[in-house]
Amino acid sequence: MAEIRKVMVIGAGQMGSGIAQVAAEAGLQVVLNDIQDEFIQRGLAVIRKNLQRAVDKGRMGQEEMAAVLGRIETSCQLDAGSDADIAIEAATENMDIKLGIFRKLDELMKGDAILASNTSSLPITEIAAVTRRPEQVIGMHFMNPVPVMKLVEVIRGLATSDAVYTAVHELAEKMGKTAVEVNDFPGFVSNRVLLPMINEAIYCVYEGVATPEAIDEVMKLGMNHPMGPLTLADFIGLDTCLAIMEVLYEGFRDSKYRPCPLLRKYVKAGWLGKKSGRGFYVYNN
Ligand SMILES: NC(=O)c1ccc[n+]([C@@H]2O[C@H](COP(=O)([O-])OP(=O)(O)OC[C@H]3O[C@@H](n4cnc5c(N)ncnc54)[C@H](O)[C@@H]3O)[C@@H](O)[C@H]2O)c1
Repeated sequence: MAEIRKVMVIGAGQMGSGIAQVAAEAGLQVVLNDIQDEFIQRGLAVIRKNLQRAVDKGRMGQEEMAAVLGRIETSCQLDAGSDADIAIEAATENMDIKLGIFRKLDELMKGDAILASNTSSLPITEIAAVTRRPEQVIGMHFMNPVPVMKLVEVIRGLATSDAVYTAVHELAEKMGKTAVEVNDFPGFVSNRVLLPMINEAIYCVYEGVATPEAIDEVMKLGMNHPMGPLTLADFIGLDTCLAIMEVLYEGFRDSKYRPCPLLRKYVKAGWLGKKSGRGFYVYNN
């Protein structure tokens, strides 16, 4: 496969802006896309802030910061990146939105371009099936915050070719990450292991086994976790946690993945964690 030099990132939110930043820092040309310029500008502001922090700490020169920013082009039109070697989609976690984007990318992008999704839980094989190039579709699951977290889960869809897997593995390493190969099953590895633990911690609150503070303390001090599961759930967003548990429950039809009723109740109440100011803990955002 030809070397990847140009990347189109679709979605300039939390994840997309981070992906655009690390790609540009790795020397790649980037086209950052979103549906409105306002969202792109918000993503760019986060990138500028992160880079400025690196400059202030002496980890990056001012000139290098300008060069990194200079490699990021922006557009609300997907065809601005039609000559890119890979598209990394990081739009809202909604199957209809993603299928629409992949259909368009398949039309617009050059024939040998790779189409990757940063989805946390949606099936790569199903996304690949709406394109005429399923062997060039792959999952590239970055962790949040992208500039900090080392892991990229690289998810092979049923049809993903070895050459495409290798190219994406190498790209992740070039972006300073460690790539881990995973097959396409609900929740991949990260969320299949993490979310049932979080859900079980919520059951412990629900059944009155212990308070959220006590549960987090047990997991931090006893298991050496840097953050307790309920604090982590609040950071991820309880709506996102519920959505991923639903994907696991639907995907495996195994009762061990049933979402805790208390999780459903909190989401219905609008207690979504840190972003809404209240979850298992109260935040003054
Ligand atoms: N937040 C996390 O911790 C995390 C971690 C790993 C993976 N992910 C995945 O990354 C993806 C993005 O999540 P996020 O947290 O950055 O969400 P976000 O809400 O911060 O950003 C999503 C962006 O996508 C844009 N968007 C929506 N439809 C679009 C379209 N048709 N074309 C272009 N842009 C569009 C939105 O305007 C928004 O700016 C999701 O698939 C999510 O599951 C999230």
